[in-house]
Amino acid sequence: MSEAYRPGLENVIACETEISFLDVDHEEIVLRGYDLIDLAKKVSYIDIIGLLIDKRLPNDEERREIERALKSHGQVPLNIWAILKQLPPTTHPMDMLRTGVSALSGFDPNLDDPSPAANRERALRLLAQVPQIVAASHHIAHGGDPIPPKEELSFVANGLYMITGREPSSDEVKYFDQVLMVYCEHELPNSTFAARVITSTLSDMYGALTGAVASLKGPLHGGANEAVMEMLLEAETVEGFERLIREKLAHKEKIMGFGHRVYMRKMDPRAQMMKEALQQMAGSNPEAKKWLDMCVAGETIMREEKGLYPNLDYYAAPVMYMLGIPVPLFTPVFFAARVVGLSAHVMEQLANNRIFRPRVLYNGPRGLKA
Ligand SMILES: CC(=O)SCCNC(=O)CCNC(=O)[C@H](O)C(C)(C)COP(=O)(O)OP(=O)(O)OC[C@H]1O[C@@H](n2cnc3c(N)ncnc32)[C@H](O)[C@@H]1OP(=O)(O)O
Ligand SMILES: O=C([O-])CC(=O)C(=O)O
Repeated sequence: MSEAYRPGLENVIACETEISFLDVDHEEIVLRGYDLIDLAKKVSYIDIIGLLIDKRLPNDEERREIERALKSHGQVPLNIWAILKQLPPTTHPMDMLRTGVSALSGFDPNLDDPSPAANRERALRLLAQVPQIVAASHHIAHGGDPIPPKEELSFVANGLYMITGREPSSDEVKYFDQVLMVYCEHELPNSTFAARVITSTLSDMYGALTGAVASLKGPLHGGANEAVMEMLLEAETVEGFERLIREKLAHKEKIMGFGHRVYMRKMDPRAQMMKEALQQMAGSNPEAKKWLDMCVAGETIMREEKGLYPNLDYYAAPVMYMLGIPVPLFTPVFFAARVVGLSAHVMEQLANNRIFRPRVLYNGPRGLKA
C-alpha cells in the first residue's frame, strides 16, 4: 500500500480553515477562536450564526439585524410544499429535505451570483427556510400541512413550535437552543467535506448543501441519532438496554452513538453537554430520568468492554425526544442546525478555491484487450 494512501482519509489535512478545529488534546472544539462548549453556555444560536457567517460575535444591533433577516427570508415558496406533497408519504424526512433544499435553488433570483454578499443572503435564506422544510416534512408525510412560524416567537422557539405545533416552554427553548449550538459546526466531517468538494467545482450553495444532506443521512454520520433513540425505545429498561448492547457486541455490531474518527477514545465534549442537559431534565421528569439511567448504563458497558465513549448523537437523541421531536426528524434537525457551519465552509472554499481532485491507488487489472 502506498505511503500516501490513508483509507477513509484518516488524519489527512484536506483544507485550510479559520472556521473550526477539534483540539482533542485540550478537549476543545475551537469555533473561530472560541471554545464551542463555553460559548454554548453563554450565548444563543443567533450569536453563533453571526460568528460563523460574519466572522465575529454580533453586538445587540447586529443580533437584531440577523433576527430581522431570518424573519424577512422566512417565506418558503408555496411550490416547495407542492413538490414535497408529490413524494410518497413513506419518504424519509431526510429525503424530503434533500429534495426541498435542492428545489430551493430554482427560486433564487440571483443563482448565478457567487459573491460573498449574495452567498450571505443565500445562507440566511437557507437558515430561515430549512427549519420549516424539516418540520413540514413530518406533517406532510402524515397527510397534514406545514405549520407556519408564529410572528411573536423567536427564531429558535419557532423551530420547535413548527415541529410540535405547541408553543414551547422557556426551558424547552433553552434546551433546543443548546441542541442547535452543539450541532452547528464541527470542522471537516463527511458532510462538510462533501459540501466543500462540490463547491470546489464552483457549483452553487444549494448543490453543496444538497450533497451534505445526503451524506448526513447515513447511520455512520448524522443518522446515528435516530438509531440511538430506536435502540432506547426498543430496550425500554436499563436491563433491556444492557442486554441489547451486549448482544450487539457479541454479534460484532457497531453501537450507534459511540466512537468518533477524531475523538477516538475520548468523550465528545458536546455529548457531555447534552448529558448535562438530560441530567437537568431528569431532575423533574421521570421519563428523562429513565433515558438518562439507560444511557449511563450503556456508556459504562461501552467504556468497559470496548474502551469507547459517546459521541454527540448518543445524548442528543434522548434530549431531542424529550423536546417532543419525532425520531425521524432527529437527523433533519441536525442538518437544520448545521446549515450555518456548512454555509460558512461554502463561502470560505469559494474565497480561496482550488478544485478537489485526488488520485487513486489502482489495483485492478492491466493490459486486457477487447
Ligand atoms: C455527529 C456524528 O456524526 S458522530 C458519528 C456518529 N456515528 C455513530 O455513532 C456510528 C457508530 N460509530 C462508528 O461507526 C465509528 O466509530 C465512526 C464511523 C464514527 C468512526 O469510524 P472510524 O474512525 O472509521 O472507526 P472504525 O469504524 O474503523 O472503528 C475503529 C475500531 O473501533 C470499533 N468501533 C468504532 N465504533 C464502534 C461502535 N460504535 N461500536 C462498536 N465498535 C466500534 C470498530 O469496530 C473498530 O474495531 P477494530 O479495530 O477491532 O476493527
Ligand atoms: O466530526 C464528525 O466526523 C462527525 C460529527 O461529529 C459531526 O459532524 O458533528
